[in-house]
Amino acid sequence: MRKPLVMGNWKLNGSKEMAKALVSGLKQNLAGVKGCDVSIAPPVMYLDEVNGLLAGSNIVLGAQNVDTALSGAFTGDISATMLKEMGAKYIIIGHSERRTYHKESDEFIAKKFAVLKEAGLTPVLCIGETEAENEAGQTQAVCARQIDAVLNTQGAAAFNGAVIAYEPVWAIGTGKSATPAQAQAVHKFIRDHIAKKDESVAKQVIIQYGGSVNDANAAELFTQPDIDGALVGGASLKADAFAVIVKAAEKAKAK
Ligand SMILES: O=C[C@H](O)COP(=O)(O)O
Repeated sequence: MRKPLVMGNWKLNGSKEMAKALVSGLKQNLAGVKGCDVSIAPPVMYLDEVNGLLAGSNIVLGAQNVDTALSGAFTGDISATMLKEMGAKYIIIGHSERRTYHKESDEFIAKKFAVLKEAGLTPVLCIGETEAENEAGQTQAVCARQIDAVLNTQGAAAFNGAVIAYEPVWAIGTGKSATPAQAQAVHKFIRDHIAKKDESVAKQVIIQYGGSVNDANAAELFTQPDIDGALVGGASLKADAFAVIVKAAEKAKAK
């Protein structure tokens, strides 16, 4: 039985004041939640601040990116050990916004995955096809290629305790979520793909859906057997909406 994980990715949004208000709202709304793991990933500038604000809550700190190096002459980068020291656990890598705007390759992202595992942190590996790839029928091939970058270099065991976030690029920030059936089909494909290497690893890996998840569509998405939670962008900036999503995951997966 997999425990769902709902994670908020604040992206490049926020301020000290906003973080304080949002975390306070989340703590109030999510105090009793036990059946769903919850994490929020603020911009790296606010990690320390938010870590302090989260004290005593059931919400775990996450981060949006990491570099492959642990130290050295890499201006502007942040290491896995630094994130760990700040209290972050779930680290998003391979987000389509980094693949697109920063030209991050599958191989580079796989290195980040390895660095996080080595540091004892949890990679949240984002994968997913663009609209053009979707229309060309390449969804499965793209997802397989993005997973294989890790599978073929680190083995299936690397996915023990790791998280995959399936985020069709065409659904991110567009208000056009994949339908529950569409998402389920890809999630099943991802799990089956890993199962070809190791069935027990595939069974335990958390596969989140991301892309325009909100308080109105979350519950139906979570009815699907291979959707183990969500990676939420826009709706994670509103305490009420995010709490509805978390509670929907808790309820759906308690069944
Ligand atoms: O990391 C989160 C995803 O990119 C989804 O963003 P969104 O919920 O704003 O569509």
